Amino acid sequence: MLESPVIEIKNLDHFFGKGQLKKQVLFDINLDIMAGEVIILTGPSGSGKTTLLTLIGGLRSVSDGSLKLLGKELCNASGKQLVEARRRIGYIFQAHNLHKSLTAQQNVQMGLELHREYSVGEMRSKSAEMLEFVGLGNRSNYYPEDLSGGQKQRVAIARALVSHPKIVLADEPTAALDKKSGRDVVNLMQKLAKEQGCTILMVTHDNRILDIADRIVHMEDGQLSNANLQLVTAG
Ligand SMILES: Nc1ncnc2c1ncn2[C@@H]1O[C@H](COP(=O)(O)OP(=O)(O)OP(=O)(O)O)[C@@H](O)[C@H]1O
Repeated sequence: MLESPVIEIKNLDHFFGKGQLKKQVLFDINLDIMAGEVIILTGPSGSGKTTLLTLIGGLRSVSDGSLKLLGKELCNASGKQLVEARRRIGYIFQAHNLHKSLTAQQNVQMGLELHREYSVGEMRSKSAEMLEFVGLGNRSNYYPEDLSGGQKQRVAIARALVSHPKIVLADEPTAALDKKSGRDVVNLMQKLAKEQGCTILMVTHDNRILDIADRIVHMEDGQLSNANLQLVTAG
């Protein structure tokens, strides 16, 4: 039996603004992403990559076309349905958005607080375990300002993955990192994706990390180019 895609996009358009100022930024996007795939989304600045990522992430409303996330339609979804969708996704952003007043472990724990099924004790042990997994077990009580850029990004990864989401969306996760830290961070993301069977969709301008992708999708002027059909061998 064929698996159905975890992300299924058909004829998706997106517009910003209203009336005279209305401007189309995404044009007829069609894309299927399967479970466990690591996809890199590239393209020039302003081509629409972040807009597409935020639509997939339920951070922006979809109004034209179809976008199904784990089988659920997001086009014209209610606020409640979007919140529900967000619970199933881990987000990693360039600026890592860690809370300065919380320790590394407390930051990771934030990734579980939307999931009401866990007790405080369980949240603590799961976040400690995930920090250990990203190699920061000995930094759990450090505050972000006492961690390096790469360490902060690893805390952000631990936070995104602690709830074992089926989908992880990452926007320029290596932009603020030097070559070695950037490489460590993407290797870690790839390893966790394969071990946890989650799908990763990553926007990046960083050509040094393209090799971790199972597939590279290119966007230009709000359109996906045909090159996205080509499979790239990881390695
Ligand atoms: N909130 C907004 N309101 C109006 N226009 C927007 C908004 N956000 C983005 N845009 C426009 O939509 C287009 C696509 O922007 P987007 O941020 O998705 O591009 P990008 O490919 O992610 O760029 P970059 O690589 O520079 O981050 C651009 O023309 C941008 O100016």
